[in-house]
Amino acid sequence: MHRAFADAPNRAPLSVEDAQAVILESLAPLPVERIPLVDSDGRVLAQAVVADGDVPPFDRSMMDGYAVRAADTAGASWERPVPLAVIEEVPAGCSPTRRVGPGEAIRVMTGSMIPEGADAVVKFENTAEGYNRNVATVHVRVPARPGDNIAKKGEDMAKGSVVLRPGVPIGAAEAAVLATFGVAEVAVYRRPVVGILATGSELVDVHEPLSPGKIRNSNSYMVASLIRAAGGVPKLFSAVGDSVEAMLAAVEPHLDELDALVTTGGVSVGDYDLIPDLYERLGATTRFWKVLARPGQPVRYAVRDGKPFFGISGNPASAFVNCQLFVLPGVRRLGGWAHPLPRTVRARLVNACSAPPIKPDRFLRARLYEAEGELFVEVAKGQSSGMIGSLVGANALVRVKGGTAVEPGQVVDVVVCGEWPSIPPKKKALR
Ligand SMILES: Nc1nc2c(c(=O)[nH]1)N[C@H]1C(S)=C(S)[C@@H](COP(=O)(O)OP(=O)(O)OC[C@H]3O[C@@H](n4cnc5c(N)ncnc54)[C@H](O)[C@@H]3O)O[C@H]1N2
Ligand code: MOO
Ligand SMILES: [Mg+2]
Repeated sequence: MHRAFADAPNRAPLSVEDAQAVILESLAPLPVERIPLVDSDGRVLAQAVVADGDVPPFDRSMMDGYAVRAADTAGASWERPVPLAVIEEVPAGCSPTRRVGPGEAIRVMTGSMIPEGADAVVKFENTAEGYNRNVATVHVRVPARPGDNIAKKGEDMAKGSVVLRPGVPIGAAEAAVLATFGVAEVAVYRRPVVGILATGSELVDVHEPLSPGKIRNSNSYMVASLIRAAGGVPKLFSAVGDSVEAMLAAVEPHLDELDALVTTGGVSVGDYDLIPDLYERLGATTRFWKVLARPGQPVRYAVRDGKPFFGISGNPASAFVNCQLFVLPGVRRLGGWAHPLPRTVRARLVNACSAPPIKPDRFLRARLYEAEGELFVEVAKGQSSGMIGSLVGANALVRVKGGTAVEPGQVVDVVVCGEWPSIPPKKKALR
């Protein structure tokens, strides 16, 4: 039996969804570590945060002005301002010592505690004295309603409520919430260290000259970039030729340092496609080989002691698609992401893609953009699996269901691979 089939006899190719499910079910998030909040940007939160107090922690002023009893200001107008005695000034960060009684006001700043007795804040602009300091009497020119310009205690985040859940990448909002609740040390998942081994006797490294039959190893650098963007730590091995011994020598001594291994090339049925042998020698059990997706059909997935081995195609575009659909979800799962699968959107196809319907789903490199509030997607010209150039500018993959074709103007399923720009429509977009 051919080596590619030896450990995967009679296995039918999996659908993309089934293959993703196999990967996600076989993996668990890595252990948790604690790091300073300031270093946590982009890391994945491994703890829930329950508000241990109200935010804001006290009723506070939202304006610079006067804390008053709203009832006292009834009937106030620019012609007939209501005079109130100013009995205290409370800067932000200080506690009031007095209570606002009838006919009284306390000068407050934005962020100041609202003194007892007051139920509204009149901003300086609505007083006759404007911004003048040291006024003993303030003349209120606009009637206040109870609650005016006051942020109520707990109105933002109430004590006891769950304000953050684990599995989200920490960004600006999460950092603000963590800081608000005094989480100086944040529990995050350890970042997955992902070994990357390009295989192929035709490969030379980036600094090496080409000679007949050789090409430069581009996959390692492409995969490393994708891994990094998914929160992993890529560990690049030097590319090796199509020899199991050479592959073993490259990765076996480092397996303990790795949380995952990605190999590129050697997964099809060629005489020198030796990845099945490598995985077998490493003691990894194949979970699937081949998916109903092109490019990247012959992808192989194996697991050893809870560590995933992704045998992705050597063809650069196939490797890219294999990464988006399978490797990155696996890496995100290890990294603790609650939603590790790629984002999908629907967008209107603007151009024709000539490829005939085939049995597997096709994933066409494409450029997703927004114009006039709608998403559009333009399929790249070169769709051959071996192409690199058409990856440039591709921030999405148009998914064409097996056995079907798509027409320009149709709304299609799109796998998002990166940010998309907003482009003002220069030419009339297709509808
Ligand atoms: N008889 C068959 N042949 C092939 C089949 C098939 O079903 N029957 N499937 C084709 C498909 S589809 C794909 S995809 C490829 C998969 O190839 P491998 O994963 O075995 O990869 P290689 O054979 O090692 O290389 C393929 C291609 O990619 C180039 N390559 C490899 N590594 C790199 C790298 N690190 N950087 C840049 N380019 C790389 C390599 O030179 C080859 O041109 O198999 C088809 N064949
Ligand atoms: O699956 Mo291969 O990547 O179609 O060319
Ligand atoms: Mg091959």
